[in-house]
Amino acid sequence: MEFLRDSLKQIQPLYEEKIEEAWQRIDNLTKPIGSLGTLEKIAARMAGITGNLVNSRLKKNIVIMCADNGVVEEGVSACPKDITRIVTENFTRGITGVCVFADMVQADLTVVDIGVDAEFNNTKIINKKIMRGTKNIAKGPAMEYREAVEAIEVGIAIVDELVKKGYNLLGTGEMGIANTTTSAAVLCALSNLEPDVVVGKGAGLTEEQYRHKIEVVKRALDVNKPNQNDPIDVLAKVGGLDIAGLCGCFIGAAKNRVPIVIDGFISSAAALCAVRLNPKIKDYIFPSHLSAEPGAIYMMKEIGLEPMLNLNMRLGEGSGCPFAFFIIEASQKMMRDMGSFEDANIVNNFLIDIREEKAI
Ligand SMILES: O=C(O)c1ccc[n+]([C@@H]2O[C@H](COP(=O)([O-])O)[C@@H](O)[C@H]2O)c1
Ligand SMILES: Cc1cc2nc[nH]c2cc1C
Repeated sequence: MEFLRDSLKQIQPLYEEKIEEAWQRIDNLTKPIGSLGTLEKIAARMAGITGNLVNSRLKKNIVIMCADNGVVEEGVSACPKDITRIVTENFTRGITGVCVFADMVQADLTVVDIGVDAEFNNTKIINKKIMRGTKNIAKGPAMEYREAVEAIEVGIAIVDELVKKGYNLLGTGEMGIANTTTSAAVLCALSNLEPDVVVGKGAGLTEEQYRHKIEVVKRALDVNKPNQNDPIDVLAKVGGLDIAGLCGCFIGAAKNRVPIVIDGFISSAAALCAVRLNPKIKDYIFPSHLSAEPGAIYMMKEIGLEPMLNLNMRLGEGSGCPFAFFIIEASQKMMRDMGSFEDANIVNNFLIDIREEKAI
């Protein structure tokens, strides 16, 4: 608990003066004011996070937290539980969705077993197992409060290590059958939203199975009565080890002043928990895409951020992060390589007028 508490305390606000400096540069580039839209906002925030107007060598890593979720026994997933173990192993073979997209942008992967109900004999999987899967949230708490703290601390420590190795742009991914159920429960617990609004079909369900999943989330909330004002209590009662571990990654990234990307519904549940633990963390987070899971939009609203893309993806694994990495790198290329008005020797009235308009 000490490590978590200290980490939360160390988080600082963004460098406001660097954001202002970045906007001066952005508004002086050879383009109409605001014409590079979201890229400009990303560039300004990157300056506020890192203290550099240009970050040209971004070393990228996606942390994938893998864990089983006891609620799978309620029949809330179309996939058998074994898929967690199989896909976790496949991350190390380069053949899953996230592997192939990460390769496109030279991002590395960190595969963490934080609670898979299996033993791995694979040096590429980091063993941080807290237990072999959580308990069934429809019957009682997923885990003890101290286990949730431990899982969060695993995430912080993993990020601390990655930062020491020079990684300065992080992504978040997960693998855990039934974790769209726990994520929906976490969202309901931390908001005033009802399960029938935020529960989706996850990896795929029939209408009947979907209605049953809504009932399971309602029961989980009813049985556990998570404390809306205590995100750790929420994680322990209706969350999972995967979500808790990722929550730690967001805390670790903010503590180390490193930008961190959200993938889908599950990693946004983790981000929401982190932001509730310390609202300053929000400024260090970039959501990549809007997951097709219906609760994803509510998750974004609760966090208060807008995703960059909508690709109707709902794979998880961190598979959306490489696309955001590309866009973040584009924002840095803009800062580094675009000419300013002075460089471009553009002195015609039209562009000068546009610049003056902004000042009005
Ligand atoms: O991140 C998302 O938006 C997302 C949406 C639907 C499914 N998933 C992935 O599918 C698994 C969870 O689906 P389910 O139906 O078993 O809850 C889990 O391993 C996630 O990585 C992920
Ligand atoms: C193959 C497969 C890969 C996944 N990755 C995340 N969830 C998944 C579910 C399945 C079934």
